[in-house]
Amino acid sequence: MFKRLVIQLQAPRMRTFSIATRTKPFQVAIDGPAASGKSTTAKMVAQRLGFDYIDSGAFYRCITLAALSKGINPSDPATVGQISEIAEQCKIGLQTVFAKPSETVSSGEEGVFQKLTCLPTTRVFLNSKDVSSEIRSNNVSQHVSAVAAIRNVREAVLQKIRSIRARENNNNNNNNNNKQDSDNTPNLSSSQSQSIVVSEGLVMDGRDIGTVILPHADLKIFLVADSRIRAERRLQELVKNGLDPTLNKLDVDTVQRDLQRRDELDRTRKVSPLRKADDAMVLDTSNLTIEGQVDVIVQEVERRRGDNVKVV
Ligand SMILES: Nc1ncnc2c1ncn2[C@@H]1O[C@H](COP(=O)(O)OP(=O)(O)O)[C@@H](O)[C@H]1O
Ligand SMILES: Nc1ccn([C@@H]2O[C@H](COP(=O)(O)OP(=O)(O)O)[C@@H](O)[C@H]2O)c(=O)n1
Repeated sequence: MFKRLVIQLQAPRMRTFSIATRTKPFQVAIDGPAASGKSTTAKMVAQRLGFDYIDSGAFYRCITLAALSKGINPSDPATVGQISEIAEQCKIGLQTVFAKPSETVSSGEEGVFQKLTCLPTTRVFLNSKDVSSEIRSNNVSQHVSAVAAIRNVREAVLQKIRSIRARENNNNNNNNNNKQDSDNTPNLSSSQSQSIVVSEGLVMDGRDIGTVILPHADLKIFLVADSRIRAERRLQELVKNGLDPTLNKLDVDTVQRDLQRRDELDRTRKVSPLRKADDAMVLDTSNLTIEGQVDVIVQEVERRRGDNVKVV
């Protein structure tokens, strides 16, 4: 009788999985409009499965931040050349620090327990500086779609992502435990605790992952959510990160308009527009919990990987 060989790993983030015969890492592409939950979901899926994670939007945000810090107005078409040059020259590094998948802690009141999910965090480095918070500012969000519509910028980002992938493959081939996404990303010991020698897969999120960056991804997800709900979630996130909505004249209506304007620019641009890949699964997160949407994707990965595992 054949039986699937199951390995129990010690690391808490990886409970059980089957040995896959595939040599190519399993690729998950997550695309969708702004604030539909892509990066939160992608990071958690990567954490649950022990995959690498690349946030492609962070590259466009870094280039936008670099342009704005030089006093360049990305919405002025005359600045396309300057921005393209910045995109080619700047160094961008990502580092995702995975947390324990979940833990149960006492909420303080005796006998009352609360399940806390620790979210992985991605640190983003622009020319060696940690810009993780700055790139999420409303000012960067206002201009990022104009930057992302520039052909040369997209080409430069593609090259940067390719070199990260090449370095990761090299690291894996060398059995190097340090996950280092870019030359200028410092080594953080916390990342080592989550490393497995050879990564089994990759999760990437953005707008053109399933259509352009990973057209042969093993699983493509198109995340959507009602635009009002997306705006409420995004505003809540900005407030959590220290933004004062009154001072910044931001309310749900304004955030919703900004998200819709950005989606429209992303959908209608000539180069790599936001579009659902023909073979993508649509997942509406409006009425889901974060854990719920992560579960759906993890189960789908496991189902599809199940078809490719070696049965011994
Ligand atoms: N199902 C959900 N329920 C509640 N909040 C969610 C859900 N999915 C995502 N969020 C929150 O919505 C915000 C936007 O999600 P994010 O992952 O940044 O979206 P995107 O990467 O698509 O812009 C984040 O604060 C995230 O925690
Ligand atoms: N693969 C990608 C990822 C992001 N982008 C651009 O970068 C912007 C910011 O992406 P993001 O994923 O950080 O944005 P949010 O959805 O988190 O608000 C998007 O609005 C797009 O203009 C892109 O064009 N292609």
